[in-house]
Amino acid sequence: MTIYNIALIGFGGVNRALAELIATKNHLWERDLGFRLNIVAVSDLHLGSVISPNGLDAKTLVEANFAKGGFGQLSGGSSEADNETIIKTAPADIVVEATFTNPKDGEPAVSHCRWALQTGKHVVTTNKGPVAIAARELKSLAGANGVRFEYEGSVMSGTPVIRMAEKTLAGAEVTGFEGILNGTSNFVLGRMEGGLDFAAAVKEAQQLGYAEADPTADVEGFDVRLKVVILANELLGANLKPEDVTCKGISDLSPSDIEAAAKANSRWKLIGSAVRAEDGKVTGSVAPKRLALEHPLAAVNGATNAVSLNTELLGAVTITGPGAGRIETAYALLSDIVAIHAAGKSAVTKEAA
Ligand SMILES: NC(=O)c1ccc[n+]([C@@H]2O[C@H](COP(=O)([O-])OP(=O)(O)OC[C@H]3O[C@@H](n4cnc5c(N)ncnc54)[C@H](O)[C@@H]3O)[C@@H](O)[C@H]2O)c1
Ligand SMILES: N[C@@H](CCO)C(=O)O
Repeated sequence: MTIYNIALIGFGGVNRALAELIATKNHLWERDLGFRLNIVAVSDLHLGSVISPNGLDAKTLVEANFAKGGFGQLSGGSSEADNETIIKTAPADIVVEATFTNPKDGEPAVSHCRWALQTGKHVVTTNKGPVAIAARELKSLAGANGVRFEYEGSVMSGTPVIRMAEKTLAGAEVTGFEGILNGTSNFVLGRMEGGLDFAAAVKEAQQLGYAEADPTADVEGFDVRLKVVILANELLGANLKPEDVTCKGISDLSPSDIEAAAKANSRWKLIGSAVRAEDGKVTGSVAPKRLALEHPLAAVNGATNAVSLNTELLGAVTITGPGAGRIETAYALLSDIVAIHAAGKSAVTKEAA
């Protein structure tokens, strides 16, 4: 049985949910997946940082109601978030990056990932910044250091779109995609259809843990733009940057726009899409679209996401599932660790053969 020591960078909704899963499910993972997880360090902007080589009790971490700088009270703790020291020196096999997504340059998360990979630690992340902005560099750094950079939760939370497209649809030749890729804006549009005003709907999405720290990223389309870049670069072989993707959000949609759509048997949805042209050029866009009720994406409600992948050999293949949520996104981190574990096992098998 394998024990993976993990360092959590950011201890907000998602990493706290991962700690919750560790507290309740480690024994099942040990039995069913062949490993258990041991938290050896945590660093959070608000709470400070702590290293404990023998491991921190996940249940205590989740249940203790730490105040600002509260990790300073723990043995091996400090009231400051010293991410660089934690990432470089904690005895971790895997660094779990779940700090705020910075849609402009991906920092400081890009540096967090770099420090981890450079010091021979795997990285799993739900943070869209480093993946959209620096995936090529980080994947090559991971390869050079014999570790992995995994980021399933950066698109569609725990719903396995990236791995599904790359592994299960290998050879089907994806030529484009369109989808609902932001849980918050989809939730907000649905609540507005029910008569709630925009600001109140955004507040609900924040309370439910769907929204970004700054929900402007959700409602202005910037979050979807990062996801379009990630999927286009990953599945269509593009090399897009966020500024290459045209972007318009939902904040200009008024209650009368929503009402007019309903009267015409249609609904507004924020659609992210990309397509590869015959000459190989990939273009991407984010924009609200009025979809007829019969459109497959029109029935996708709440924080659910869906993406239709257009493939040469199968036609459209649509994947739908949770697009946001704390536990749902923590599951994505687990799925990344399962992938790391499986790759480690196949490396060992190859060596033995
Ligand atoms: N919540 C979701 O549904 C969801 C889904 C997919 C992806 N994500 C992404 O996962 C990441 C985490 O999401 P969340 O919901 O946990 O966010 P959150 O705002 O609840 O938590 C982020 C935590 O990171 C900490 N933090 C911020 N900057 C830091 C820094 N420089 N150093 C150390 N700590 C720092 C904050 O103090 C906070 O506790 C974000 O990048 C988000 O975009 C979230
Ligand atoms: N804020 C994002 C989280 C998932 O990336 C959303 O609402 O979709």
